[in-house]
Amino acid sequence: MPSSATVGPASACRARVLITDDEPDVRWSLATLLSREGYEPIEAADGPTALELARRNAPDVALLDLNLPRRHGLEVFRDLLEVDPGLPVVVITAHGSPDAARQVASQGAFGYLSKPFNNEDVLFAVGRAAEARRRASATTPAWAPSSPPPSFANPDPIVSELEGGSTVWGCVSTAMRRVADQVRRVAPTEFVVVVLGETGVGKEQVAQAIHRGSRRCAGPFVPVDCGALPDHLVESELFGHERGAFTGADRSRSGRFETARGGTLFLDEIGNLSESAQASLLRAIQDRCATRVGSDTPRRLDARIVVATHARLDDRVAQGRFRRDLFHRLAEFVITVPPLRERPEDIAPLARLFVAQTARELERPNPILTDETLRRLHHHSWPGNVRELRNLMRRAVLWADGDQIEPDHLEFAEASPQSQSNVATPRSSESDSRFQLGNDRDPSPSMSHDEPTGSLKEIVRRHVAVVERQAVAATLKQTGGNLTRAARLLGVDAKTLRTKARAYGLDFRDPDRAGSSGGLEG
Ligand SMILES: Nc1ncnc2c1ncn2[C@@H]1O[C@H](COP(=O)(O)OP(=O)(O)OP(=O)(O)O)[C@@H](O)[C@H]1O
Repeated sequence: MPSSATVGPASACRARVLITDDEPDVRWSLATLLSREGYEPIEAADGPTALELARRNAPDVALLDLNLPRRHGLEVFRDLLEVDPGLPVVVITAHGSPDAARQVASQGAFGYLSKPFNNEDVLFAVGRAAEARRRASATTPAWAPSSPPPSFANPDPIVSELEGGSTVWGCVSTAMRRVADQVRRVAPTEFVVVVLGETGVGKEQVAQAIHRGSRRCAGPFVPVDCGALPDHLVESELFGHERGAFTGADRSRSGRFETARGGTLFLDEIGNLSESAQASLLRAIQDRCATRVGSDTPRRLDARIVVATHARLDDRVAQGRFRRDLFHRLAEFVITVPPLRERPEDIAPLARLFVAQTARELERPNPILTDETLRRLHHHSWPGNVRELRNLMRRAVLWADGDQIEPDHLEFAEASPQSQSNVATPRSSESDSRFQLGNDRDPSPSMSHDEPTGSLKEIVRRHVAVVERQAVAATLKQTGGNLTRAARLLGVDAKTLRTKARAYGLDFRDPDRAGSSGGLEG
């Protein structure tokens, strides 16, 4: 067997290895071994997490255990290849299961390891996979604008199953086709892109599509929530700091710009940056280099920049709240994602997409949406846009026991004027008090002080908020404040939980994103 020295990562660029195994000890020992050998391990305990990480981090190699909770390893294997058809996947099979090994080999796995395996086996398999990946990316021609980036037009196989492949992210509207065209046009360039749109319309999704369609697609996609960054931490978060640069800086740390080297830096909620942060960002973009806080040595920056905001940046410029020069520097190309209420033809296909995804995740048959349910969906005004629709459909699947989603399964987090007056269903107190995490941008409708108090509905909503706060607080306590793990335990996305935790004034740590302080800033 060759030694690890002959098969380890060949270049200075560390190969990223996604390790998916539900046993923490196995993950830990694989991650320790691989990082010692110069790889960058990323860990997932189950299939959905693995897919999320594969989308976000573009790993070079995947190590995948077949015995997984929530979703069988074989299905996760196919899903991973949907996300990245070129990803070499080394499957871990149980001792004495040659059938499983044959099956994955016939379906395109790069190789397999049978338990028990030793360190040499692992390093040999991962080394060969990383080398194959490196060679493939060196010979793959850059994506040409005339051919659509495959992962953009059809990011999830469900889209084509549901809609005959004729959708863009599950959408059929002309407006979203235009957005897709803009993405195709701009993705292969180095233009800075500004993505505008209301909260929850899919701005980050657009930014990810730009990344996947770019020549930098093998590099990292690094999102930074500028809205969550306390002013005094912005520079260190973006550009890094040296040890001792300020109180509490007990070690040097690279910034998000450095993390995004070779990939895309996605600056979300850019409209919220303070004046001094705007000045630093402008300098960094103009000079293409930046200096860590506490250092004198400028470092070259090599990240494509995509920014997003739900605010009217031009208004902020007019009001003197956003630098005009930065605005013009950023706005090389602007994409506006329209709100869901302006593209009602997308409601039904998106609803079906989310239902199918959730049913698959819960390993249930795919329920259909009744005509009355679709009518209700069309009467809603969607203040939380696609995120609100997604959350609504996820809850509906959870509560639908049969093969249909009925209007009674729809628990709108926020009533629109139409749905209040025309179609809102009076709900029983029993169903209203179910624990749920609602629209993540409207974390606690019951915390609004404008509402008349005393109605049964209001009493129930307040009750739900109290129960919800307790559940979020207890789960964060259980995870030692780790937001990502708490979100996983609660079965919601981290963004939803972040907003909830902030609204409820709960402290948390957010290892996935910048601005990892608690939510007390509001
Ligand atoms: N066309 C779409 N197809 C499938 N899912 C979508 C689509 N658009 C948005 N989503 C989903 O809706 C949610 C919100 O999307 P995203 O985070 O991209 O919105 P955003 O505009 O960046 O929100 P915010 O302004 O709050 O940051 C995500 O779960 C995303 O996957």
